[in-house]
Amino acid sequence: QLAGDPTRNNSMWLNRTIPIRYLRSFRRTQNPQWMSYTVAFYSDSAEEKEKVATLQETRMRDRFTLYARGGEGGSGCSSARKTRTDRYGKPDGGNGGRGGDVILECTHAVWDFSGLQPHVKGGKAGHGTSKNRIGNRGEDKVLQVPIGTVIHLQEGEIPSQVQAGSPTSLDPWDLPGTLVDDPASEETSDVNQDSSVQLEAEEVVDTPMEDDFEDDIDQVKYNVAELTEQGQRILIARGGEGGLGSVCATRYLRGTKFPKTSPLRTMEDDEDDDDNNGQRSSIKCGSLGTEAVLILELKSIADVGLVGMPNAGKSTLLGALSRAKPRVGHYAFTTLRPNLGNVSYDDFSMTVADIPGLIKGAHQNRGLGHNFLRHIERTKVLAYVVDLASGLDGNRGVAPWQQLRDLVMELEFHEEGLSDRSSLIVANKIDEKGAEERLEELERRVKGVRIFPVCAVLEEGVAELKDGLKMLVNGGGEGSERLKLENICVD
Ligand SMILES: Nc1nc2c(ncn2[C@@H]2O[C@H](COP(=O)(O)OP(=O)(O)OP(=O)(O)O)[C@@H](O)[C@H]2O)c(=O)[nH]1
Repeated sequence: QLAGDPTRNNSMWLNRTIPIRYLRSFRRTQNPQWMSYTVAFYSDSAEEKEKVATLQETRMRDRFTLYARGGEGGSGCSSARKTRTDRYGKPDGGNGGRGGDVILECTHAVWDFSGLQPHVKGGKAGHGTSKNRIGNRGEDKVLQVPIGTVIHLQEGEIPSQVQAGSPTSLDPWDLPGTLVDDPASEETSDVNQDSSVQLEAEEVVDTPMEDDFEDDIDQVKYNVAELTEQGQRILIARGGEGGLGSVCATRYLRGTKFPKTSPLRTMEDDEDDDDNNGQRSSIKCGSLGTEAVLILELKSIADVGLVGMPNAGKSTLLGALSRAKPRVGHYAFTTLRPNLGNVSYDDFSMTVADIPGLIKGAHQNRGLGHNFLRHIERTKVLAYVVDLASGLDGNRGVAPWQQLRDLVMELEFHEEGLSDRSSLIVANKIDEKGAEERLEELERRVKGVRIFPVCAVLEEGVAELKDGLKMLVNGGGEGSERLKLENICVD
């Protein structure tokens, strides 16, 4: 990589110690490009470090591909308990344990998917042992995902909801070390096991056909499940069943045939016995866990979404409305991930999401692109934050009405109808020179929604804004307060 394209992978070398031998070889090349690059490695100015740290710290993983596989089931044990009077002995091999599951758990404790590993496998189960002891159950892998996680299925089974279980509610089959003294009393569980084996056999036949079918249509199943509440759990890959130990295998294979010594035994019974030997070894092995490839997507759940151009003051406003402390900066794109804040009233509270700045052309992947807009798909109310001082007296940017038009268009480009929800306008930076006149003009040019003049830094007008938001979140002004393109006059 050092000898490769110097414009690539440079950030990974910043703040790293580079072995001196590499530097010597650089110098030997006498190539001015490499030499200058060497200097860049050692530029450890505070500003440079800060910039890198900020970007790394705030990068959000809100889309993630996860390969999950249940743990393998343990093998059953073939053993026989011999006594002085019984030289052949009675079978006493226990079943293998069940493999561990892979489970997704929804929690407030994580923001995004950056803590996840792309490949996750449930724990392998223990093998059965003599004295009819069942192998240990494989360890479940519980992955924490943020609230608002949507699951798309690329391959495998649709996830199923799981209850937070206690060890006492486990199936006796799963309990390690269970010793069945009287095999006859286990008749019922034996029947269950038989049916599970049959299911496995069916799966083996069915799976390739299903896969072929999936390949043919090459489809991702969208929105197969959602995790929206704290503690909600979903099983995404099931651990494999344990193999049968000699106790159960013998009973499973024992048909209605006559014993070897019986005069009524036929040739077919002998052939069946040969088949049984092959079957015995296959049912002894634990089965593999199920596999699934999922695409996880985060859609934050908030009552209000703050949308606006970069530098409009969204993060400052979120800080003024709630106790959230988002990063605020005088440069565009300070916010690189949606921030959530909780706005409290005496009798009510609501969540507000600060969506990273949108720019005109975001749908063509300009700026931060459109990715973050999915975080407002579930918001009830939109608060358009505009900078009144933008474009005034040589300030950079465009007029507030033009900002609004661009914002609505970008929302619609992302998803048709996304802007069609209760809305209000926050006219921020009212303290700036010339902002009052701008506000009057804004009120003349934009109709249909209420405009709240605010100075977010001084928290002026924030109380009125809070009341306005509360009313919309509670369903007030439904149907009328929507920002529509035809109600914005830009000429
Ligand atoms: N004069 C004035 N400046 C403000 C006001 N609100 C925010 N600012 C300033 O505007 C700049 C941008 O504020 P942010 O809150 O980071 O803006 P943002 O919309 O979150 O910006 P992005 O992260 O780029 O999306 C900062 O320098 C703030 O101090 C205000 O009411 N009046």
